[in-house]
Amino acid sequence: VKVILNDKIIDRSEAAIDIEDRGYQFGDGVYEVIRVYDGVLFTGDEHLERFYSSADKIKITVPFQKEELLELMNQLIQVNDVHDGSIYMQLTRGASPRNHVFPSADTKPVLTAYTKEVARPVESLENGVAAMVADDIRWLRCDIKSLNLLPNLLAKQAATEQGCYEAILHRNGLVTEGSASNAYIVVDGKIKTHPATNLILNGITRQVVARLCKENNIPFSEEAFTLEELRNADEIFVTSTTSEVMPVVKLDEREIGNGKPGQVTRKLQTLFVEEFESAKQA
Ligand SMILES: Cc1ncc(COP(=O)(O)O)c(CN[C@@H]2CONC2=O)c1O
Repeated sequence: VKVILNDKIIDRSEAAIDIEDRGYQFGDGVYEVIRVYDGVLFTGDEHLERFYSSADKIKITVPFQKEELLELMNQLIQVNDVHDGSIYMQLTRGASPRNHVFPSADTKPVLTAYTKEVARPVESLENGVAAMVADDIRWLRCDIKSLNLLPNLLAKQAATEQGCYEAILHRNGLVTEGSASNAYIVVDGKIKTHPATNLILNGITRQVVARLCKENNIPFSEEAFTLEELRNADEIFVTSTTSEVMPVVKLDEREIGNGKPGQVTRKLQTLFVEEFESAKQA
């Protein structure tokens, strides 16, 4: 299996990272997870756009043009013969003697990427999943897709220990997002989700869903909702690159709606599949 290390595609076994790489020591870096359907990157441009934006926000200059990165990723997908899967890509500020202060300007950021074959979570998409609520204890720049994922891991671990698929986070009584997903409620056919502020990651899947709602006249408002509204919603769903449009049918052990995926969520699932099917043809 091959991986990307900087501008090279090499064997996974040859990939070596310095023990003073700032990504390793400080989480000083940014990342993206991009879906591959039928060997084709889905929303690759949008993910790359956010990758550059995240790097820019923490003052790392990406030492590649977008076209170069797209080319490298497509080569990696090809050489690893990825069918339905994902590509993980990250960029750190590079290796330098440990110091909180940024390294010298000639320190090269370190890019790594690797692919994996990941089947679509069809059973969960069909039946829906359970979620729990948890405090959003993260910092105030959740809009940056950084490597600092400790609070996300702790929430996801707690959810898993409760037999849940996701932890839906809240801050000051308002639902922000999932530990690794965006979160939505449906009430009387209308969708609500937290606005794309510094308190959430503006998910690419969230942006696709917003566009699909607009194109199909499904009421979609970027409006924060309370825990109360979450608990009493007709439908709840979460979205992410790897979860797609994931129905949440149980919240903290209580059934949502009739305990089955709701019709708005179902409609969005259908539209989302049509979207990536047609993107494959493009
Ligand atoms: C905190 C958080 N919010 C929202 C999302 C959804 O964003 P996308 O729609 O762009 O995927 C993610 C994705 N997390 C990635 C997706 O899969 N695994 C991850 O770590 C995330 O980590």
